Amino acid sequence: QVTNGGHQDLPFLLSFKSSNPNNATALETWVGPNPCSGSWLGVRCSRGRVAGVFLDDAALVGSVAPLLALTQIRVLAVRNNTLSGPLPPLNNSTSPRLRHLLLSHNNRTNLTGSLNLSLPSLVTLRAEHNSFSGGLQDLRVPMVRRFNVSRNKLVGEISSSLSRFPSSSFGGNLDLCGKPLPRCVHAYNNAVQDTTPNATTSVAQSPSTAETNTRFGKLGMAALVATGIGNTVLITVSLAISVATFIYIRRKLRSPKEDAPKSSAALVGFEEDDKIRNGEDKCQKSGALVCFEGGEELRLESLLKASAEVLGKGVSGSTYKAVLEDGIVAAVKRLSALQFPGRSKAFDRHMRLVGRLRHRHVVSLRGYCNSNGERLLVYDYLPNGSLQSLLQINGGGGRTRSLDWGTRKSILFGAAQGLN
Ligand SMILES: Nc1ncnc2c1ncn2[C@@H]1O[C@H](COP(=O)(O)OP(=O)(O)OP(=O)(O)O)[C@@H](O)[C@H]1O
Repeated sequence: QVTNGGHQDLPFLLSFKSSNPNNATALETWVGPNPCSGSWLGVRCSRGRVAGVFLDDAALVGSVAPLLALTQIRVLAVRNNTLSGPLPPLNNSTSPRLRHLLLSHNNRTNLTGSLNLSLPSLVTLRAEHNSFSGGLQDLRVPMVRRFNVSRNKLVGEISSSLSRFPSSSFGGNLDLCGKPLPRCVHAYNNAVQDTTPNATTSVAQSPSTAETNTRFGKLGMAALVATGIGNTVLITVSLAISVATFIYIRRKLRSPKEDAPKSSAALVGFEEDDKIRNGEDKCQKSGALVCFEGGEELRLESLLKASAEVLGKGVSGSTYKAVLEDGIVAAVKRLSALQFPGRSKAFDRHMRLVGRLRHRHVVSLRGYCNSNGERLLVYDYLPNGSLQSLLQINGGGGRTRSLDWGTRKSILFGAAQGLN
């Protein structure tokens, strides 16, 4: 693809590089006429054209738009940077091969504008923690399987094609509504607005209303009062019967197994149980890996094939950062067989409880594997390092020294504020 006029993708990559005035370290290798030479960090090519740009956590600034002008791109992963500006409208003619678009957590500067994507073959859209605005009506991604637009400034009704995703894919927006979030109220308001004038008109237009009122004699009033009392009694009795039936059915349905881990189950109140159960059911079918909400696409084979780097080691096992083929990054904890011998069912039971736990301050368990003595827990990967590494600085020679109390206090205070 290097023609007399140069490589076709070069202008877009250089334009992106030039929008990073401080020359982010990640882009230092972006030199020379051929981005497919193998030396450009984060750039992957197929048949001489740029097919992937993998620049998560690369301290990038500037606009993402030039990267979306790469016509043969399949994967764009630019999470956890400080990119800004709007996304250009994307469709089959601008981006015919785009399958995975990972833009989440550019939240210090924010990606903005509307999500105007009409991409029939897009499989992954991760756009959470940005400032995308407007409605979702221009988002047409029928094949998308991994989807998250939470914590943006989106408004309006969620289309039926997207309502199959859990509420966590949409939460934290300005004003989104409709399944799986609470119902939109505008339909009701409109109905009220529509009907109120009619109702008023119909009363005003009825010439016989006043006449009818005067016709009510004492007998009529007594009959009205009696009907009112009768209705009240009837409603009260029906309510009492309904409540009693509900309590009875609930007691009947509750199995002893569900009663046992009551304290843990109480923790699960963050999400509607039904949705989570549905998610689990979907996940059960994915082979040896049991997955939970948000981990539906995880496959043991692709996890085992993923490139892995050790993050650290604890008492119960080691944790790895795994980068899957499609650019998805996960933290995988491999439990030591010594620490967790036997008792497979108890382990499964425990994992199912932890897997239902969803809270913005708790890292989500997306899936686990418990077969052939191998126990793997798959979590979201959190890119910002540990609190310990924030509180310590490298003193050279591999030694670290603690920061002074003032700096520690401001870091801890910042972290605590983040928890509010
Ligand atoms: N989801 C994650 N994302 C990013 N880093 C993680 C994640 N989970 C763990 N780590 C990092 O991996 C390292 C080891 O984590 P791990 O959970 O194994 O430690 P631990 O809590 O001491 O383990 P244990 O409970 O077995 O004693 C830590 O430095 C931690 O910062």
